[in-house]
Amino acid sequence: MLRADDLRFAYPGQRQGYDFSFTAEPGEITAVSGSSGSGKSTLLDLLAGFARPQSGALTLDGASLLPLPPERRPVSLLLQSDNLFDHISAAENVALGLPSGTSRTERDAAVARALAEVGLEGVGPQRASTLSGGQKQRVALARTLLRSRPVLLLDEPFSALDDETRETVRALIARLTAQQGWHTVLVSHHIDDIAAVAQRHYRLVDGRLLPS
Ligand SMILES: Nc1ncnc2c1ncn2[C@@H]1O[C@H](COP(=O)(O)OP(=O)(O)OP(=O)(O)O)[C@@H](O)[C@H]1O
Repeated sequence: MLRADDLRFAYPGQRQGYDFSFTAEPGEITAVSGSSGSGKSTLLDLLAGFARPQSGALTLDGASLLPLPPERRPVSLLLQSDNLFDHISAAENVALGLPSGTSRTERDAAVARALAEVGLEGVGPQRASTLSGGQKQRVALARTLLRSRPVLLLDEPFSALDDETRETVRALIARLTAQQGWHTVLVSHHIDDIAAVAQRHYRLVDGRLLPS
């Protein structure tokens, strides 16, 4: 279980800071909604280690994540867009999820498997800049699969997608979360997306997470 207990944070000069407490179970999507400026991205920054809380606890299966710098946290982050390096191929982007010592044969097989898992067989050689928005999100998810980190943070991951693609990517995230046992935290202000995929929903109001 991913768990935050009174994780407190305030930007310099900010009058009312944040005090976050929540739990996220493995294999489930935990959604956080809130109005613009309510602090959703700040919450993700704290979970990913880009921001340091002033006090409180953040644990995964009982082990504290707070001492870990961002690159050592068991966390992957998927943003609304710009998740890929545009000048290299889809396959090369996916391969970035593998440890650096991986042999070429192993790498090619793992990348092909991951691309097949997200429904993008054959797309590997294409330059990332030529892919559609939905394909880019799926390539980023294929890379996440190879990184196999238990916490997946999603910051408005569907916002740049049309309705049909949105449903495809939503369903894919739901399936992979259940299959991989990820603790997926979905930040969104689209109630439709939350209703479609989330098992748990918190509203971020006045710096706190309220179960919904
Ligand atoms: N580095 C910073 N320094 C000071 N204040 C900041 C900083 N980053 C964000 N803020 C402020 O903190 C508040 C929360 O910002 P945050 O980006 O977390 O909100 P959000 O809910 O993600 O908003 P949106 O839905 O518009 O992306 C806002 O008032 C914002 O102006």
